[in-house]
Amino acid sequence: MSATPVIGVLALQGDVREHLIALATADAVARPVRRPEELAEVDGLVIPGGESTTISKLAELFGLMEPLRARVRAGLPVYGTCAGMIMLADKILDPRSGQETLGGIDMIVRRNAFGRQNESFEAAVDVRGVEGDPVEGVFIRAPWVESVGAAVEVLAEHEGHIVAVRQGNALATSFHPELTGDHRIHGLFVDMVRAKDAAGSL
Ligand SMILES: NC(=O)CC[C@H](N)C(=O)O
Repeated sequence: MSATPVIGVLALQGDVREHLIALATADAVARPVRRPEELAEVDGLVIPGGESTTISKLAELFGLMEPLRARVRAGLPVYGTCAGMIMLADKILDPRSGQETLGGIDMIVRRNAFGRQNESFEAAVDVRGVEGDPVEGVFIRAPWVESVGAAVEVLAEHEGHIVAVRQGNALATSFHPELTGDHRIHGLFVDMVRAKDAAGSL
């Protein structure tokens, strides 16, 4: 086990750089991941926000879809924000034709759910497991979680809609903590990666 976990950011499309900075601030070694060989070398993976249909198409094109699915199934810690949350959903309510997800969290997600009322907004969100003040949630054409299975822990809601969840080694938020300078959620994820590493080396 490495003392400082190596965490990849899926760098096909979206706000990759902000996640790399947030992870480095949260005490991880952060690297972009574009190729299966790079994926093989990380202890955890962030899937950024962007456009889930584009990320899904590029993942197919780069030969990453199956390696990603295999690693997530094998328990790789993953954290998806916004479009990344959609990628981790076992089911999307309103997929574009041909849109694929990796799955990993037993949830049904509605794309652009908040977008119809309000393209983009910020709101204070209380997240279970994050100490102190609520986090500033930045929602950009954000999805929400319509429903979850029994194994999924709901970590946060906004106006009655689920916006943060965890199932085992997979974490997902509708909003973008990488854009706020508050890196507590990245810290939570880095702790998940460390805990997995520790369990794996016993
Ligand atoms: N900020 C975002 O990641 C937006 C997600 C986008 N609406 C999608 O469906 O993928």
